[in-house]
Amino acid sequence: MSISENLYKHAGLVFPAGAVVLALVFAGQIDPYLAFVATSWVIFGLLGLSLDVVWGRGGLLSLGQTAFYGLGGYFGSVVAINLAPATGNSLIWALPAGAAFGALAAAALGYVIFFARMGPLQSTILSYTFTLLLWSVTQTFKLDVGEASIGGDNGMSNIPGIVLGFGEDAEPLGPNAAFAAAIVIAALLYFFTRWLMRGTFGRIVDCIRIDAEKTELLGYDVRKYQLLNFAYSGALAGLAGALFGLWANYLNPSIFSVQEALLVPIYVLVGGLGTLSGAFLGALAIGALSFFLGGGAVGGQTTLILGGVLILLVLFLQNGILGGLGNLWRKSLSDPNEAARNAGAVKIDSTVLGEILQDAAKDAGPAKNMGTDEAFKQFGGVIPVNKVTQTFTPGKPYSLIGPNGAGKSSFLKTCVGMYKPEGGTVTLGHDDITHAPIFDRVRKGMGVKNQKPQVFGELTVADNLWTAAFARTHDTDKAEEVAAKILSMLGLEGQSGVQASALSHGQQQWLDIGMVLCLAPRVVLLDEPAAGMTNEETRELSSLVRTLAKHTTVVVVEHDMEFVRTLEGHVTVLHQGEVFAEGDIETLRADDRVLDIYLGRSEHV
Ligand SMILES: Nc1ncnc2c1ncn2[C@@H]1O[C@H](COP(=O)(O)OP(=O)(O)OP(=O)(O)O)[C@@H](O)[C@H]1O
Repeated sequence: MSISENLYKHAGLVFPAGAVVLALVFAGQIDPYLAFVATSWVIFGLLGLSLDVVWGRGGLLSLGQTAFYGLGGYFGSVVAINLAPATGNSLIWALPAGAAFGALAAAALGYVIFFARMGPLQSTILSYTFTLLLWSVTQTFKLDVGEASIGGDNGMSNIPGIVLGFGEDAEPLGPNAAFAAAIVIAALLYFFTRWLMRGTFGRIVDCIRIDAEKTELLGYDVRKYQLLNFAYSGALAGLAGALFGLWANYLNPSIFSVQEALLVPIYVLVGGLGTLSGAFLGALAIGALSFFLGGGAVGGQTTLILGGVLILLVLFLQNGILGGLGNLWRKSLSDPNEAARNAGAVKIDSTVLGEILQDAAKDAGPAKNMGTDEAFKQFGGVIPVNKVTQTFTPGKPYSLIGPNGAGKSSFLKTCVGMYKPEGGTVTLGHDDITHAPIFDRVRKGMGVKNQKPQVFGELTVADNLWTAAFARTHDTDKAEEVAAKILSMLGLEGQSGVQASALSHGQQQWLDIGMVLCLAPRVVLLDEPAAGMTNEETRELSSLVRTLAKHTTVVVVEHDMEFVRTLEGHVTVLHQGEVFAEGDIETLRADDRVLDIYLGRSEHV
């Protein structure tokens, strides 16, 4: 790896570290008033970071960050007013209290958003409403807590300054020292957040943003991760709010205002969505522009400047400053996706496949049966699954066929948990999974491949497989081992560092199948797996399915009759949501009743 490539890989560490050192040097030199104002830019950067965690990484545009910020500010300040006199130091009270309250508020709001499975727009609107609600309530909310007095629209004053020392003589820091302290606090939080987001937690959060359904189909409890990430972002915002309270010595309801709420996404967009450090750059850029061009007022961002910045952003810098620079830099580096062009058709290494299936049986136990008893699903007047009773066992593949709209996919989705049945039961092994969430079914041994390839396009091939393997093993090294084996089974070792989106459609299908195998599933459900595959790939797939069926239970929904014939398994014909006929494909093909439903005739039906 060249120096430039190495530097690019660690840019999020090296440049921010350099910027922190530089800022600390400046902090000692600059005019105290500028230091005082610049401290607020650092705090706004921290608030921007909290949004980038949940939006840039988690995929949810939250307009509730200022709500957590304000709540953290108020709560942290109340705690600091009452407890700081005992220690002198104000930070040790205000910051943890603000963070805890921010996290709690975000967890409460997140619970409603994620557990009600709200869509992105609904979630954004709800978070905005939450902020507005607080803005309105705090106008009249008055409460005395010990020495602290929350005074409605008069705000709350006598908040202690940023006091670093301890004891009775401890004094609030001067503007330059307070600026330096804010830089150190922000730097610590930035580097911790970066570490968190580059680790397993961040990987799963990224996967959820890219494809939440697929992430759950790997066995991850998506809502739990979304909630944790949101609560973490709330903690960051709450801590920033508490620091703001100490910096300003005063808080009022304007902290929850519409303008504040909309500024945060602008910081993130200007700096570069998803870059983490961009939030600080955005806050600095907007803050400095407003300060130097807008008359030097604290927080005096004029509408004109913001409007200008936004127009520039839309026209020239859609990825923000850091995103744009990153794209330019990447162009000068060797293309990591080059190897995708050299990849031929996937050819399964059957020896490695055999080993994988044996290992899976050792790790995950014997194959399981899957069954439905009178499963029933209805959409208004349409009944796509009408009291279907089926048992699937290992040994040979099961195929579900039937004309368009027969209910094949609906039946599969009912088994997977994507559709909740109104009647009947679904069992996996000895477990009744009728009402189990999807991730739980996967953990119990279900492996699902949907019709379209579902891979995490932004992640490399190796990382896609690792993420799937980690869902089962919960062990970094073991996951690497499993992923490497699947990679070699697929013959994609040369493409391990390639982004999955750069692979051809067929290769993505195989990668998806590889991810399912990483789960060591005891029951495999495949929805039209041969769709979009070449003849050669379809033959390869047929052989894989037959081998798989010797070790696990396999159910395939398929349109392609020729493919079904090559599977040499049991075939169920569905028609209007009901089991219409069963048997082997040759007998069914010769059955006039089956021909009639395919041809839309009623002669023998
Ligand atoms: N989410 C849904 N909401 C409303 N109706 C649905 C839903 N899913 C499926 N249906 C209806 O159920 C019926 C069966 O659809 P389904 O996709 O299960 O059939 P299929 O046999 O898989 O068809 P195809 O081969 O065309 O994919 C159709 O009439 C479809 O419109």
